[in-house]
Amino acid sequence: MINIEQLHKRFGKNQVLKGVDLEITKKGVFAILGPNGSGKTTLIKTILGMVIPDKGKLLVGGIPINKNWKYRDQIDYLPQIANFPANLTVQELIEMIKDLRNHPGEDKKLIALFKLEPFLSKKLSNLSGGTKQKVNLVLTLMFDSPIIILDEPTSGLDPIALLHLKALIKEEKAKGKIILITSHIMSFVEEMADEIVFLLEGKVYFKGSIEALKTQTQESNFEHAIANLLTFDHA
Ligand SMILES: Nc1ncnc2c1ncn2[C@@H]1O[C@H](COP(=O)(O)OP(=O)(O)OP(=O)(O)O)[C@@H](O)[C@H]1O
Repeated sequence: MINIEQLHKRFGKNQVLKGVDLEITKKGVFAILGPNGSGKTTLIKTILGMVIPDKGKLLVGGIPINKNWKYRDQIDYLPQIANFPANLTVQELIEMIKDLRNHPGEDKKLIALFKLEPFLSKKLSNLSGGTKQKVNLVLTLMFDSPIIILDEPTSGLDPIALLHLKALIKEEKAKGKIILITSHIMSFVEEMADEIVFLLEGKVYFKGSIEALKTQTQESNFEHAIANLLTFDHA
């Protein structure tokens, strides 16, 4: 459960979040969408406690996050850009993250799924972008936390890996988890999301199902419905 009330965040003169209200009380996949720079990553990082808001309330699992950092244990997070020491091998990194999270982690199944065995002894600096992303997905999904946050999870993935990712997300959703995803790939969002949370001008401009979005915008095509949100009243 995530409750956000009147969240404000400014970087210098740039007021990014201008009163975000968002309640996520049911399980499912929630796509956080919005144009470049609309504050999607900032909102995610605020939920994770990595960005401190200037104003507003933020509760995870009913507990204000500034009073209890332990809540982060409940969240598995895939960052948009993961910066790990380049001279670590994949295996060392996996062990390091298990140690840091103080949790055994189910990495074997995911390593096999993404066919990462040949890369385990390779240094991160020697991996391709897509292989790095597969490793990052293992690091994120090997724990079994009730909330999963994926920032641009499809980035660099080949079609087979993308199919695996979609199946994994569906599996995690079936376990009753809350899954927040940002993505600029609308076909991926349309296939995966139960609800759209659309950020515009520092606020939640639309929250609801894809069907509701299509009805509101009078567009039968999802991509056009999103484009309509961007242009309608805002051209
Ligand atoms: N640490 C920071 N310091 C200064 N400005 C920042 C910082 N983090 C984000 N910003 C600014 O906040 C705004 C929102 O950035 P954010 O990364 O949250 O957007 P986004 O919606 O995730 O964008 P994208 O779709 O391009 O990934 C941008 O103008 C960005 O430059």
